[in-house]
Amino acid sequence: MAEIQMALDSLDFDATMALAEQVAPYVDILEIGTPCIKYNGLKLVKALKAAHPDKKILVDLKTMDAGEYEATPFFEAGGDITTVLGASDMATMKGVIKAANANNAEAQIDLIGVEDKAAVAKEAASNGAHIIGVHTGLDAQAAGQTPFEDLKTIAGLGLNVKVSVAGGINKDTIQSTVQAGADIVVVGAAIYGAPSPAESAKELRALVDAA
Ligand SMILES: O=C([C@H](O)CO)[C@H](O)[C@H](O)COP(=O)(O)O
Repeated sequence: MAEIQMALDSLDFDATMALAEQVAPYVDILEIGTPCIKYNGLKLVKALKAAHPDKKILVDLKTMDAGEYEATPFFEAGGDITTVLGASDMATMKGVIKAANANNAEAQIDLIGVEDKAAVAKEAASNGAHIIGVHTGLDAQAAGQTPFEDLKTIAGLGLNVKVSVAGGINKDTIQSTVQAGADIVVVGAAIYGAPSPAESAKELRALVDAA
């Protein structure tokens, strides 16, 4: 069964906590988005984990250097997954993987902006990465890009890792994304931009469970 990850991309601490409360019944993973974690830091990780101990917390650090050093405090604060850029040195990715393993947690390699995504995914997987993230970022989405071709490539490799997909996924694309091999579907704007985020999350849950 695929997991749903809700991307919390507001900068506001209280709004983030309130949105998490609304969507939590319908999602598996609460993601603290990159702008949000830079703005709010460890305090938000601790608060979100305390409020939702039954949910996985993904901290979207997009680490680029000093992997073990940067990721460790976020795992210790309650993060279950942190992200590290596939564009970083393999030593950086290995550092995050090491920190994750030391904390019974997971490291996600984010392929955003990576030229040879298959090569990085294969090398990261062989070095113990837990999750490979296919990701069309907000700026690339604004330029018309989607993650679906990259998903085919990465899912087709048959690596022994979970595949996560992010980039404008909504109710029209979530089922085909799961059917194409996503283990984790990330949804941000389609939930937080909806008139009722809870209703949107509920609808997406039903679509994923029926896929
Ligand atoms: O990771 C994200 C982005 O890079 C900002 O941190 C988004 O949370 C991710 O793309 C999911 O959001 P949507 O694309 O709006 O579904």
